[in-house]
Amino acid sequence: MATKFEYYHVPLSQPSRAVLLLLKMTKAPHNVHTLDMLKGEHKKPEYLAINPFGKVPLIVHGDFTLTESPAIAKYIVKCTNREDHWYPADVKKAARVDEYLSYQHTTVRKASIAVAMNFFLTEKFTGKKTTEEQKNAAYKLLQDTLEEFENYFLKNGPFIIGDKISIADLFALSEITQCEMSGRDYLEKRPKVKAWMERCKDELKPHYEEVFQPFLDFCKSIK
Ligand SMILES: N[C@@H](CCC(=O)N[C@@H](CS)C(=O)NCC(=O)O)C(=O)O
Repeated sequence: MATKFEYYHVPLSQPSRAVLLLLKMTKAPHNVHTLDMLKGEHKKPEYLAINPFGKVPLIVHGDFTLTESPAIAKYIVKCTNREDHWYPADVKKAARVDEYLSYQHTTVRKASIAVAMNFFLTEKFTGKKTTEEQKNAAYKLLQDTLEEFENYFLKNGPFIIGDKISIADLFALSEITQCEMSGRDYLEKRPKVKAWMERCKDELKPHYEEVFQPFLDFCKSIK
């Protein structure tokens, strides 16, 4: 029997949701270990013993432990060897995936973190209220980033690498959805991004709901 992936994640975490979706979509045999970040479970000694960074996601596969979500996602695809489109063997298509994954850390992810922190997490973790100016600055960063993302990454076709969904879409979808924490209609001026997100959700049925609903319910509860 194939060795199962032991997957450590937090439903509120963008890269955690992306990798969990991939595990489900590729039917990779796995066990899920859910940590409560708001209770600091990711900083407890038992977790630090397997991941000294104290971050999620993390995968343990037999005696092999791997951090960093893009590396984890590519490893899962290579191990499961199912449906080439997730991380294509074609060199140029794979480079397109890598291009987005490299791009997102200082752009889409930066903006989604700014929104999540300024609209909710800073106050939750530190008790300090954020100002309207801080919220508006994070929101503007998001809007500018979505415009750039749309102009460059959604120009090749229905999905980031063209005709087929890939891990690049999973990561982008998860980062952008984090902005539900704003409680604002953040896609109002970005119909192209909205349409692409709907296409992704269709492709990811029924696992999109399974993975994203707990997060979406949480966002509703903090409005
Ligand atoms: N570059 C890492 C980032 C992981 C990361 O920052 N995860 C966040 C949740 S989205 C986390 O665990 N934060 C807890 C902390 O930094 O203490 C990856 O892509 O896996």
